[in-house]
Amino acid sequence: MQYISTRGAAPTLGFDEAMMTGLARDGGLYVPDAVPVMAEADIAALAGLPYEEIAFRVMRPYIGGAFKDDEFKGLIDAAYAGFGHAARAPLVQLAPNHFLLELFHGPTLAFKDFAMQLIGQLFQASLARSGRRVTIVGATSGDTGSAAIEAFRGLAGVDVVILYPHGRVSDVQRRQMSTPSEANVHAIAMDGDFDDCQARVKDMFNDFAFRDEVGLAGVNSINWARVLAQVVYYFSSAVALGAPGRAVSFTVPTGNFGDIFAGYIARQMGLPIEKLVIATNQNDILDRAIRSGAYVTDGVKPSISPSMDIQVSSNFERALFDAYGRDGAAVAQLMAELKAGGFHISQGALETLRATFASGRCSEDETTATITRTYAETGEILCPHSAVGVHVAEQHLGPTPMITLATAHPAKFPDAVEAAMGTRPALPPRMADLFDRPERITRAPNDLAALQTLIRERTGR
Ligand SMILES: Cc1ncc(COP(=O)(O)O)c(C=O)c1O
Ligand SMILES: N[C@@H](CCOP(=O)(O)O)C(=O)O
Repeated sequence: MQYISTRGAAPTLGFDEAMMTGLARDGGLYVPDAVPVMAEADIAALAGLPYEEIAFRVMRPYIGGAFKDDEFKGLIDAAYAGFGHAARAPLVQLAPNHFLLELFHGPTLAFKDFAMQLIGQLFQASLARSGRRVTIVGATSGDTGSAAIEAFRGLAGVDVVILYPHGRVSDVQRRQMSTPSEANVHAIAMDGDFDDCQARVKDMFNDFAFRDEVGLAGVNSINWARVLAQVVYYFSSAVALGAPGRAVSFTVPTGNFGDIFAGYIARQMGLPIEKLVIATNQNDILDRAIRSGAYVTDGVKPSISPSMDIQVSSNFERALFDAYGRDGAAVAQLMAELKAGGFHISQGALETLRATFASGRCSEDETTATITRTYAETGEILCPHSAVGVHVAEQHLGPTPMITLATAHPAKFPDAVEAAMGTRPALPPRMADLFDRPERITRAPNDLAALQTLIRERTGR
């Protein structure tokens, strides 16, 4: 399998190189040149298997010769060994036809751990082989950063620098990034919002001299390996509810479009997914785009689901690439228009997107009310992002079973949960001392040159 850029003008790469490269050199995102389709019998055979075995079977066709089968299996086992639930991604029933996929049993209590724990293993194996040293620079609205720092802390050959928007992540998220003491991890509180952080990371990738000088690598969902690892839980959950004999739909709390794009890949691979419902908070650019065709940014509004406070949704580019018939030049043109504020999706591309994706938006009050009501009716405590998903899913329930992704543990967002329920959810015992640990944070302006200087200083490169 080879990987091509969504902008059509970067070198084609194998899995290992695409993973280590992150953003393509033409500014695009890597995608497989062709998505492998799984036979119905092979999907049916996943039923009842351990999560790790499902992961191996689903991801194996994508990695080519990058890892031998036994090595790959070992890395998958190591990635999920630290999860706090034997099923890794358990399903809970909320209503007769509505299920919640709990993705928050990993070490940092968010769905990011599914991909980041695996990428940590894959990077380590790949770097040990090549003897290379890399500098991972990532942007976060809270969860990617903590998951990346947890996965890479103390690893040889890797420095990790995470930019997060100052004052716009929860205290738990910030402390997960700022309290690890290993010298190779660096949390940077940047002025601006998440879109600014993500834009500066992309600027660094597009500065080839800097990129090569520090050995830049990325673990945001610009990295194909991130998306790939997230495809697995679409299979594990759908099969648990009767796929391939029975179709399911998913509702996905969405910001950067990486998680729902993994669902799109699962659908392309043959998993019978009827609809993928994009659930946004008040930063509703994706909902507006699916409804009207206009993808126009209007500034990030801070919300009680801060990890989804995103307007420039990176992976939407991957969906547009397919919707425009894999025309890289057309995508490059749209992305140039986005820099100036937005673009209109062509009617043909919009219809293609709507054949797979539906969408909905959840206001701040609806988020709070959903946490309150879901707890009263089911006993399930939702984080505010998962509540956005549940609210939107409820507008799309029908005869097909709906699976809503619960993307974070409620204890990561205790203020929002307390406002809805009157009680603060407790952190798991292994994190009980999080608020006693000393923090290490660097403040930085939203300025490319200043950030690059800081990164050189911190990594000694
Ligand atoms: C808790 C939580 N929910 C949902 C999302 C949105 O996921 P995505 O950016 O993949 O759309 C994020 C951030 O990515 C998150 O951290
Ligand atoms: N919500 C994310 C934003 C970054 O998304 P990514 O999936 O592209 O890494 C976060 O928590 O940081």
